[in-house]
Amino acid sequence: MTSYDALLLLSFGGPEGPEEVIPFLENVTRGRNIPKERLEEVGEHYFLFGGVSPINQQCRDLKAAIEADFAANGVDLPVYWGNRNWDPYLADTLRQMEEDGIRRAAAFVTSAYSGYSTNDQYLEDIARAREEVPGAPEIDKLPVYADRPGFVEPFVDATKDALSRLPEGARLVFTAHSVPLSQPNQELYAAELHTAAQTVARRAAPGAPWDLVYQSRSGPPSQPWLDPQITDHLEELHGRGVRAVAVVPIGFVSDHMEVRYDLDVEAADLAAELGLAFERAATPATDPRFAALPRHLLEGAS
Ligand SMILES: CC1=C(CCC(=O)O)c2cc3nc(cc4[nH]c(cc5[nH]c(cc1n2)c(C)c5CCC(=O)O)c(CCC(=O)O)c4C)C(CCC(=O)O)=C3C
Ligand SMILES: [Fe+2]
Repeated sequence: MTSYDALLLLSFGGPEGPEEVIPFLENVTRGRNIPKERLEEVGEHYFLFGGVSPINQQCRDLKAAIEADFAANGVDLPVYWGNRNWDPYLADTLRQMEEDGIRRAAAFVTSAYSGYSTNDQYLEDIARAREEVPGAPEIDKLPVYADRPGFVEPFVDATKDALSRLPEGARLVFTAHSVPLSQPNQELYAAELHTAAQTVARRAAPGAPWDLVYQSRSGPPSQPWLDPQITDHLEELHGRGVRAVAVVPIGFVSDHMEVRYDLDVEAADLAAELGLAFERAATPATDPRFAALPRHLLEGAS
């Protein structure tokens, strides 16, 4: 079926204990001009959850779901997992793959979109890690997948489900991680987000009004980032008489910290203060349709 001899699950990484939080944040923000106050604030989000980001366990679960999908469909490829910012670091994973005799692998990244943070930076991570590891396998990143049924369909169901928990006439609010306007390819990222949100909205609630907003902005206030931020937007909707929102984290594939804190704590608390009914739609996580995506993308790869 393919000329690859392994699949590499490539993700962001996160701390799994209080002592790992600061070193993790230093890894993420090295050379990126993030104010110290913002870092301290984000550190508190992690400490609120015992210093444990949910993202690594979500990757273990996704890896197991992909392995189950491969096994059920006769795909005989081992699955490896490596991260950009935390253990298991990508270079260590490549070292293991080299030892296991892997020569060429396809990478499935836990981000669906084009854009610098979501695609290009992962390509840089792959190139850098390969330079560190003599004899490292060749790695081809699989295509971005925000328009594929395996990504879209779980969001359609999750959006319907969130709406079913709200009064009639709730507004759909799609949200994604903000990035600086100066970032390469941010227009492409925003355009793909718009298309994905529109597809999900049309299928989950035909004719219903919807918005695409951003969250988790971290640069200095002087630097323009993709806007509006979800918190400002909820206030604005409330001011316009909206009384219920279904928030759909279309920019993410699992309920990691940006979802668990920035949406489930920060945005949900604000909505409660405003008296705005708030439901957050689930992310694809280990939905079998999402776990089948690497196999479907491999079928289209050489
Ligand atoms: C587009 C995008 C995604 C979505 C695509 C994808 O999923 O890859 C994403 C995901 C994530 N971002 C994450 C965590 C962080 N991102 C930060 C900082 C930044 N993110 C940015 C963008 C994105 N980030 C940017 C432009 C910055 C500024 C610094 C820089 O230019 O790089 C910081 C620094 C502190 C702060 O937030 O200020 C942290 C801690 C976690 C892990 C969560 C967990 O632990 O569960 C995940 C999945
Ligand atoms: Fe981030």
